[in-house]
Amino acid sequence: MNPSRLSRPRSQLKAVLLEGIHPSAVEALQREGYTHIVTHPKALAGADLLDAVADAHFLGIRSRTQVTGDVLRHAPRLTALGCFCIGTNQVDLKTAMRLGIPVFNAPFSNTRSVAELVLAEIIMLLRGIPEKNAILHRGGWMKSAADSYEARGKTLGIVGYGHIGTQIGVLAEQLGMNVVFRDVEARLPLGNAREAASLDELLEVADVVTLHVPETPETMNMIGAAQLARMKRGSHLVNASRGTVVDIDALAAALESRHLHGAAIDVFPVEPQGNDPVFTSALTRFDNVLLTPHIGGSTSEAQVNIGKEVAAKLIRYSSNGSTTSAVNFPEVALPQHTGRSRLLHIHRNVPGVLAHVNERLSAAGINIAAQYLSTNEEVGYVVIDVDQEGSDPALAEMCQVPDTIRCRILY
Ligand SMILES: NC(=O)c1ccc[n+]([C@@H]2O[C@H](COP(=O)([O-])OP(=O)(O)OC[C@H]3O[C@@H](n4cnc5c(N)ncnc54)[C@H](O)[C@@H]3O)[C@@H](O)[C@H]2O)c1
Ligand SMILES: O=C(O)CC[C@@H](O)C(=O)O
Repeated sequence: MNPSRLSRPRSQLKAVLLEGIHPSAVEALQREGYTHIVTHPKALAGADLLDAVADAHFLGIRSRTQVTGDVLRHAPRLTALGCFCIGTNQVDLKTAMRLGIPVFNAPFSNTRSVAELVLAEIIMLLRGIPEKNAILHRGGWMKSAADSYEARGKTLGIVGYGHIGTQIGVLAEQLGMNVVFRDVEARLPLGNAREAASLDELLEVADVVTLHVPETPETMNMIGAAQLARMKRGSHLVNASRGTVVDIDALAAALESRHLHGAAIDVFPVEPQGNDPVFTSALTRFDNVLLTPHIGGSTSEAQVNIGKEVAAKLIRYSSNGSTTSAVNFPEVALPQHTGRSRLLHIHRNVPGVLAHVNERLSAAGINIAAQYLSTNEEVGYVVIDVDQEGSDPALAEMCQVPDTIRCRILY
């Protein structure tokens, strides 16, 4: 059988869910007849990950599983990949697209959780609570108003004014803070927020700087020694975005010299794969640094919703073919195909493929009831509804078309 031809009843499709994805995802898949589900509480890597994906039709991950091109090439049956989180930097999205694998995520579901945590951290840092807490845990006592401030009237600098950054801005204004932000895109300032003219200007005026950018080549170490030096003496840094955004050694130096009075760090350049206590960081020696294990989005509310949301996207693609909101793939929103068979054809986007598909179907006497197409610069995705009796010959014809990446039938 042509390896690109992927068609099986739902109960035979295997879903592998890693990193303790919430059971709401399992329930959603089972309700729709996807009963072959394997779950793991941790991220997998190396040979374990290759084994896990070898016969998987769906893979679900969070932020720690690194789905490289090599991993994807070891997953010949992989139909779709779900990131049960916002970030998709852990996936080689381009290779996934070239292999015909749409990737879905949950772009909103945990944003409120992150915003609430950051708001709490801003107050804690301004009051010097991490340090006082640590001293009391060691049997000391530190009752002092020195370096302890109200949030009211202070300036919050938000780098990355997207879903999370904007919510934090709104919440911080309710505390009476002044909000300045910086983004690479034009963004509508909410409330009284003001766009800073440059990152440097934001760093120079903020009492607390909070980072909410994605991991990209441009955001790699975007806060290093030079940027920390620009920050006000006695100010604070919060990072709940990605660990690669901050140069940790430079941050440690800025804390050591007391140029920065504190920091709250939720994300790290290297994070443990599970809940084993193997965490090391240059920051663990500072009492005035709040360290959290990448739990900005880890609330019950967020995880339940993420489980349902991403599972629904995988199910919709698998059962209906829709790729709406895929992060790496041509998007097609499809109606029901009741009473008909639906054929999915993913191909390299070179001239003539669609014509070729149609010629083959026409020569085989197969009537096309409906056809949908979407392309990007590299990949084309065509969906064809045919009468049920013509579906198997139609699939056989489509799989023969040159430049086919994948073809599949939805019964
Ligand atoms: N700690 C956690 O548990 C947790 C939870 C959710 C998200 N996150 C991280 O937070 C990030 C932000 O989430 P979001 O929902 O707000 O994403 P978003 O896409 O809504 O917003 C990101 C913003 O950053 C801007 N941006 C990109 N590059 C930039 C740059 N170089 N300089 C300034 N701005 C830049 C974008 O234009 C966008 O407005 C995610 O990408 C994810 O990595 C972490
Ligand atoms: O749940 C996670 O592992 C990551 C959460 C967060 O970083 C995200 O990108 O949504």
